[in-house]
Amino acid sequence: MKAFDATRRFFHRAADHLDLDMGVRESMLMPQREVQVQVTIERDDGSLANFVGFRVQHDKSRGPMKGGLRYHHEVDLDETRSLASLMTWKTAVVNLPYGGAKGGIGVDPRSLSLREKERLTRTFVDQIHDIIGPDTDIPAPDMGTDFRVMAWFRNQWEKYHGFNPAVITGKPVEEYGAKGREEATGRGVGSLTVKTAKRLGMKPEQSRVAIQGFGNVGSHAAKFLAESQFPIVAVSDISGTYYCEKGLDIGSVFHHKLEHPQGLLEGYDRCDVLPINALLTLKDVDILIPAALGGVITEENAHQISAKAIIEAANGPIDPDADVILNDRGITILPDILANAGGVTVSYFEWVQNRQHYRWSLDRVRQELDRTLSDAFENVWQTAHEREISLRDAAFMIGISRVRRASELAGR
Ligand SMILES: NC(=O)C1=CN([C@@H]2O[C@H](COP(=O)(O)OP(=O)(O)OC[C@H]3O[C@@H](n4cnc5c(N)ncnc54)[C@H](OP(=O)(O)O)[C@@H]3O)[C@@H](O)[C@H]2O)C=CC1
Ligand SMILES: O=C(O)CCC(=O)C(=O)O
Repeated sequence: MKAFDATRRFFHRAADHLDLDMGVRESMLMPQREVQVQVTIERDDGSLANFVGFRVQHDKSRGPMKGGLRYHHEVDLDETRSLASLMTWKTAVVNLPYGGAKGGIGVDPRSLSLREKERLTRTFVDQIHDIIGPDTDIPAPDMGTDFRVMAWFRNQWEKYHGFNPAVITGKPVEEYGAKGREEATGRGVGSLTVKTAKRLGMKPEQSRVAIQGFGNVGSHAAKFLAESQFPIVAVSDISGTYYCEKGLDIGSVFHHKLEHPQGLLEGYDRCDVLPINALLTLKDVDILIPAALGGVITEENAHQISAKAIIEAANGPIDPDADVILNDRGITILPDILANAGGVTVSYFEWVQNRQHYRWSLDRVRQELDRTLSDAFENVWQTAHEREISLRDAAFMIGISRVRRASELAGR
């Protein structure tokens, strides 16, 4: 199923509960603006390479549009549209004063040298800088991008518009970035996993966790959960699944990844190595955390999942048909628009600090992150239980209602 069709189906399910008029639904789903640009760079050997870049600005009813930049070979307009709309409901669920956007380039970042990646980023900014700004649309990191890409982006944008670090978040801490942004998405996933497990009566030491993807989000979620006494029995990246029945030593997995030139887990030998897709259907797992790509849990594998809870660290990892199967099987799903909202929450804190020319301590960032996510979690959990609906439907209902209310108050 196409990514935006999946997001549309989740939207309509919640809109049915809200009894929303079809015309209103279509206007809420339709993006404000979609931009597609050619990104041509000179490679280090002097040849030219051509890529396609996108920025989809979905909704600005609640404030400037906000969302990450993805560098991945599967990036296309449909996926970017889906991710932009998820950002609208996500910022609304956690009640940040933002709308939603997303962007990216269809490129395998591992095929580029550091300098080529910099040229790619700067050329992309040359093409889209006039629709980006601290009061209009504020990018951030996502798959395949990091603080370096954010620093190049800001530097190139400022050549056109002058000093304004609030134009992008997820910057290096020394360059107006917020302490705690790098860990924020994974930390948020970890703390919401702890809350979900508690509600389900699961004890940390007896709740075995598997995490798909060991990038920014997966690795920080693993660290938080290991420190909270959850055994992490499996992690994976594109090189395979790394499994240890007694629980992996996450410190040594981290160390291996840092030491490896491409940041891969390949070669980590203190556990069993299984095929890449084995992770999702491992039999002795209580909590499954997809933290890589979208659309990985489908009708085909949903019946084989043995976890009692799935925490959606990735955006859109479960397609709507699989979602129905998993709900029928009584598996609790913490939806992406809540589960991975820690990243955009700390991005908001970074933007606020930039605008005030003030710096928060790491303790303050963590405390405010925890408070923001706890409030959103309580709201979603309570709504789901009062209305006897899934956590996903509850989260979408809250997000959609807030966006709709903002439009109504503005007289739109
Ligand atoms: N970064 C952020 O702040 C936020 C990210 N997210 C979402 O979290 C997810 C992960 O993003 P992020 O951690 O930033 O991305 P990264 O690029 O840092 O890491 C992605 C990880 O996924 C792995 N991966 C890719 N394909 C597969 C696969 N088929 N099976 C197993 N692992 C795979 C990668 O492996 P390898 O390294 O080997 O390529 C890597 O370990 C995305 O869905 C993103 O949209 C959501 C909110 C905020
Ligand atoms: O930090 C941000 O602004 C957005 C992060 C993001 O892209 C996401 O939450 O999916």
